[in-house]
Amino acid sequence: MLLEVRDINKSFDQQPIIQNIDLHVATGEIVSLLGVSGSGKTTLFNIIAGLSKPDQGQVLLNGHNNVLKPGNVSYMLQKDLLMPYRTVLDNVILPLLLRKVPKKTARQKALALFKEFGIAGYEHEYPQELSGGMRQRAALLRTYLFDKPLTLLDEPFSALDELTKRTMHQWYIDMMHKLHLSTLLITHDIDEALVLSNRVYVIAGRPSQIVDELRLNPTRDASVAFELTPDFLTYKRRIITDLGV
Ligand SMILES: Nc1ncnc2c1ncn2[C@@H]1O[C@H](COP(=O)(O)OP(=O)(O)OP(=O)(O)O)[C@@H](O)[C@H]1O
Repeated sequence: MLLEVRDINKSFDQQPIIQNIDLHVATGEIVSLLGVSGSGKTTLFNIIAGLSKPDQGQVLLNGHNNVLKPGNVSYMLQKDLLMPYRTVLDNVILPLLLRKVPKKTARQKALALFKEFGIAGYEHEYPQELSGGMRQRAALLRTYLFDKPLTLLDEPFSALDELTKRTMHQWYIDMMHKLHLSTLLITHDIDEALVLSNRVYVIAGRPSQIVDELRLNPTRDASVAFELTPDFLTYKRRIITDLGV
């Protein structure tokens, strides 16, 4: 198993935030963790990324303990955090520079991927000159260049308008297949979780626990927009009931 999260508990100021969290991600899967704002998703994200210590429980990456071991997953935070004073190219090569790859080699490696990520022609622009969708693509390219077996995404598309978001979803699914990515996605967007995922964990309650796990039909007809099918509505109704919203 690529990622196994076992019985994670975390409190802040003696206030339990997440409790008995168990989840897993297999190689090649895209799995969503879905919950309302404040349910502890980012808290769990930081623990999985090795940035924060749980009070209890284990995080295993390919069977190895990852508690307080940052640098073993590729991750992208809610905000794209592109630096305004660096060009897009110089933003995306940061993970390579952190690994001490020489700048010229890093630039060559990144340049070869701009087309694939749909941002060819924007290499020497500054982030503020890009649309929201383009910025996210650049941020995802930077995340990809961390080159780790698991990608963690914290609400990567939440700032985008509906139409751009739809395009980005389809694009991300295609990229997942092309680049053989494995992804854990954190989101509060039910439609997004359903459209993108192989499985969805629903997190709810106080403290938050996993209250449901949905396995979405892997053989669904790709020529029909999933969000327009009766199956989609059935899943959505189930999640709304789980969340009590
Ligand atoms: N360092 C901290 N110290 C104290 N409380 C914290 C800390 N980090 C998070 N919390 C609290 O833990 C709870 C969960 O926060 P978290 O950011 O993990 O939720 P979330 O589901 O990611 O929310 P959002 O979708 O709004 O980002 C919140 O009540 C938050 O105030």
